[in-house]
Formats: sequence, structure tokens, C-alpha cells
Amino acid sequence: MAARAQAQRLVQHVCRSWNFGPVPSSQFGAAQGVAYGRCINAVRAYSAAAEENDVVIVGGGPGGYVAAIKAAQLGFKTTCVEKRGALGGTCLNVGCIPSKALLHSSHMFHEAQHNFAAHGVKIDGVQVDLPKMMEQKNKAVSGLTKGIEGLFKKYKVTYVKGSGKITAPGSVSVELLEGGTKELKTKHIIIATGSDVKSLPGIAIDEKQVVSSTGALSLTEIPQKMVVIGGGYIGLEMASVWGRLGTEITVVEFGDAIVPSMDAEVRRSFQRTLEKQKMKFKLKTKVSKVEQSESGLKVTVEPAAGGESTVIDANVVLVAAGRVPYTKGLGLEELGVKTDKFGRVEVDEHFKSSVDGIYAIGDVIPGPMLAHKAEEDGVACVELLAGKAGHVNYDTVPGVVYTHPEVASVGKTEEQVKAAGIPYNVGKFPFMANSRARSIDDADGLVKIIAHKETDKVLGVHIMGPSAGEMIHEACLALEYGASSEDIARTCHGHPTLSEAVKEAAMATYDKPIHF
Ligand SMILES: Cc1cc2nc3c(=O)[nH]c(=O)nc-3n(C[C@H](O)[C@H](O)[C@H](O)COP(=O)(O)OP(=O)(O)OC[C@H]3O[C@@H](n4cnc5c(N)ncnc54)[C@H](O)[C@@H]3O)c2cc1C
Ligand SMILES: NC(=O)c1ccc[n+]([C@@H]2O[C@H](COP(=O)([O-])OP(=O)(O)OC[C@H]3O[C@@H](n4cnc5c(N)ncnc54)[C@H](O)[C@@H]3O)[C@@H](O)[C@H]2O)c1
Repeated sequence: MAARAQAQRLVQHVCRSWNFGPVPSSQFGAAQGVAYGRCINAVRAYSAAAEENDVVIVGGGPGGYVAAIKAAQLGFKTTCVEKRGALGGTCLNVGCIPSKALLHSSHMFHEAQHNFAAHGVKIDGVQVDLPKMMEQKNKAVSGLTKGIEGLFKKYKVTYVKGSGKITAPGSVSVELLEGGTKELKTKHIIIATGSDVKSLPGIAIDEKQVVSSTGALSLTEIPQKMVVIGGGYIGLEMASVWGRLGTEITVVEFGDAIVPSMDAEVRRSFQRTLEKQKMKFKLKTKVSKVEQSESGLKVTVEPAAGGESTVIDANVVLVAAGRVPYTKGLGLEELGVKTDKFGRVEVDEHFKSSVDGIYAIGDVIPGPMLAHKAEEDGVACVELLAGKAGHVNYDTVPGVVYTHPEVASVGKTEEQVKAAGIPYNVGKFPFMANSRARSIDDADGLVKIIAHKETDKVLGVHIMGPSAGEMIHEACLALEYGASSEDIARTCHGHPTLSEAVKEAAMATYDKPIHF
């Protein structure tokens, strides 16, 4: 009886997985032998036809494509499956790269309009050519995605364009974009399917008037008024782009502060700076309704804790309230791959899921949803598969908001250190006292360093200022190498550079700065 039930289950499973359609249990007596035989034959045919790989990666974003290149470099026969028709994932196609392109273009416009004259550069009639701006953004995106295809060819990674489904450990079935299916056999499968925008109840995204970041990166007109739901990374970066081009921005944030993960002192200073740029903030507030009106949209907001609602007019609403892991259509439930309450694939320190032979990296697993973290995951995961010592230290992953000024941080905030009861020193240095920042007339912001009171080991560094996203890496190195604030302070820094502000903040942490 047990053997019969087992055979029944096997037949049902294989028939379902391979789209033979279910075999009704009433037919099992008669059909069992036939169906079983069909399955066995199909298994043989499949094994012969399916391509043998060492590693198959589902998803070609920063996690997936970097893992693929590294795997090939390590000698694995590697295939990367991507369904959007272009490599680079969210980051290259609709995330990091297009947003940074628009941030740069809009910053240049803003500078030309407001700040060139102060430097003795006079231009009359500065105008925005939005189609041209979008063209430059698209050129950056397509150049970079094609560059990854080139790297795949160079390192002999097979690129399969289509949607991958894991049918069993060692088997990935791909519905090809060009039509038909392809079966891939492999020793290891890496899930790198990334994340998708988090939708809010009752607020339907049409990517025209009510947009996610994807729509906000491709608007065809400069909106007069925009309501941004969520004062996090995406909200503030996209608000900066459109605000600089002339849109009136209102950011509605559920929490009591923007970018809640940021050091509170830096965050407060950041908000003041954005307010000077005419961004309006409604904190502890939620959007309860977005409706069409004759002139555009009516956005109903109310206190997060409940209370009287008010209506704000807008032409565009941007939904930027976070992102959720993307695992749709992968077949995880059928395989028994465990996910947590946020839908993230649960992995161990070797990126292994609850099912042998299946691994996961990037936005689809816990940890910061950042491209560079996904890349590090990808490298470490395949190094571990190759028997090497792959490791990612999530405590030293920097975060950068690419507004102007930029805000960058690594390690612990003052609040976290305090809450953990760790004795600490803080050193700060304002860019107003930095000669390079003054010479370029871009001196808003500060460097803040937090170090252990007794050992002076650097615990966290927070920078708001021009090029903060570049400067943060000396702090990342300091944290990785367990440096003290004195180590940073006694390292000779070039003059005149913005980085001298980091050196001076380090001096202020264990002793005194010179220039403040
Ligand atoms: C507007 C915006 C700006 C951002 N800016 C930055 C930034 O400046 N810096 C930064 O570090 N991070 C930024 N991010 C976050 C960054 O984009 C992500 O952290 C990063 O892309 C995650 O990489 P990933 O490889 O895990 O997933 P993704 O980049 O999401 O890639 C996953 C890929 O898998 C594919 N896929 C999914 N399911 C399947 C399937 N079944 N079969 C085949 N393919 C599949 C998807 O099509 C996708 O291309 C930004 C995000 C957004 C939205
Ligand atoms: N520069 C970068 O590195 C960069 C840029 C863009 C995106 N990203 C990544 O993409 C991810 C998603 O970005 P994001 O900005 O959507 O998320 P986020 O987590 O950075 O910010 C979302 C914000 O929305 C708020 N919020 C949530 N629900 C809300 C509601 N109903 N009403 C009002 N506010 C609400 C949250 O309190 C939070 O402040 C980020 O986690 C980040 O890792 C990074």
C-alpha cells in the first residue's frame, strides 16, 4: 500500500511539474502503470536533452550576474536565466543607474539655474529638455546592460532569456521569451530574483499618474505637484530629481522621521537641508486614498495614529514605501523552500536555503536591499560552492542617499550604540570648516564618527556632504580592519580635499580637530 501511495505521489508530482496535467486518482489503478512509464521515459528523454550545468542562476541583477561571472571565473559551467530581456536587474534597468543619471542631469540644471552666477558664470534662459534628459539616461542604461552581455561572452556564461521555474533540486525549466521552453540541469541553483515595489492597499499603480519608481524614472512631462509616499531612499532621490526640475514636492512619511535607519542627528540636519530645497514633509502621516479629480489627483492623508483627514492636490503620486522580495512563479512552495514572514528566502551563512542544492542571494534574502550587498552575496555564495571562504559582513555595508548633499553611512548610529549600552566617543567636523568645500561653495553638512570610549575602535561613520558616497569608503575600510579613530586621524590625507573632513572628525573623536 505504501509503495502504491508513493508511486501515486511520484506520478502526480512529475505529471504536474512537466505539465502532463494531473492524473485523477480514480484512474490510478489503470493509468498508474502507463503514467509511471510515461514519466520514466520522459525522465530519460529529459536527462538526455537537458543541458548539464554546475550552476544555474535565476535572475540577472547585480546579485545574479555578478554571481554568474564569478562562478565562471572559478571554473563552473554557468547559466544565468533572466526574464526582462536585459541583464542588470532592477539596479541597471529601473533603479540605481537611471536614478543616478537623472539625479546628475537635474543637479546640473539646478546648478546652472541657481548657482552658476555666484561663480561668475552667466547663462540666460536655462531650460530643461526632458526628452534629451531621458535619452541620456536610457543611453547610460543600455550601454551598461550590453556591457554585462559582453562580460558574459568573455567569461563564457550562458545567458538564457526567459522566466525560470525550479521544478526540482537540480532542474530549472525556462519559459523562453522567444517562445517554447528549455530545461536546464545543474548541480547548484541560485535564486537571485530580487525585489518588487511594495504596493499599498487601495492605491493602484498605473505608472502614469500613480507611479512606482519605475514610472517616476520615465515621466514624459514635469509634473506641477507630486506627492511622494515614503521618505526613504527612493522617495527622497526621486523627489530631488523632480523638485530640481520645478515640481512642488510633498513627502508623506508614516514614521516620525525620514530615512528611519539613519543616525538621528544627521537625519534632522538632512531634513532641514531638503526643506531649504523647498521639499515639504508630512511626518507621522499616511495616505488613505488617491482619487482622480478634474485637475489631476486628490490625495487624502491622515495622521498615522488616526484622526482628521485632509486632501492634497497632485498631478503625480509616487509610491515609495519600500520593496518586497520577488519569488513569484519560482515554485518555492512546491519545493518546500522556506520563506520568512516578509517573504524572504531563508538562508544559512552559506546562502543555502532549506532545500539542498538551492541557494539564494541579494534582495530576495534578509539584509539591506542594496546592489552592492547583492553583489557581495553573489561572490561569496559561489566562492563557498567552490570550497573557498566566502563571507559578507553586513555590518560594514555602506548606505548612500544620492541627493545633494549626499548622505552616506556605515556601521552603527549613535542611537544603536547607546541602546546597546556601549561606552562611546563622538567626533564631528562640519564641511563649513573644510577648505575644499568652502572653495567650491558647497559646504552644507558634516562628518560624524562614533568610536568605542575605551578602545577607540570606530563603530560608525555618518557623512552628509558633497561626494559623501565616495568618502564613506575610507570609513568602510576602517570598520573592516577594526581601525581606531586615531588610525584615521594619523593617516595623511591630501589637501585640499573633502576627505580631510573625515580626518578632522577622527581627530575630534579621540582628541581635538585642528580647523574647528
Ligand atoms: C529606483 C531605485 C533606485 C535604487 N538605487 C540604488 C542605489 O543607488 N544603490 C544601491 O545599492 N541600490 C539601489 N537600489 C536597490 C537595488 O536596485 C537592488 O538592491 C538590487 O538591484 C538588488 O539586486 P538583485 O540582483 O538581488 O535583484 P534585482 O536587481 O531585482 O534583479 C533580479 C532580476 O531577476 C529577474 N527575475 C525575477 N524572477 C525571475 C524568474 N523567475 N526568471 C528569470 N528572471 C527572473 C528580474 O527580472 C530581475 O531582473 C535601487 C532600487 C530602486 C528601485
Ligand atoms: N541610494 C540607494 O542606495 C537606494 C536608492 C533607492 C532604493 N534603494 C533601496 O531600495 C529599497 C526600497 O526603497 P524605498 O525608498 O521604497 O524604501 P525605504 O525602506 O528606504 O523607505 C520607505 C519609507 O516609506 C515609509 N512608509 C512605509 N509605509 C508607508 C505608508 N503607508 N505611508 C507613508 N510612508 C510609508 C517607511 O517608513 C520608510 O521611511 C530601500 O530599502 C533601499 O535599500 C537604495
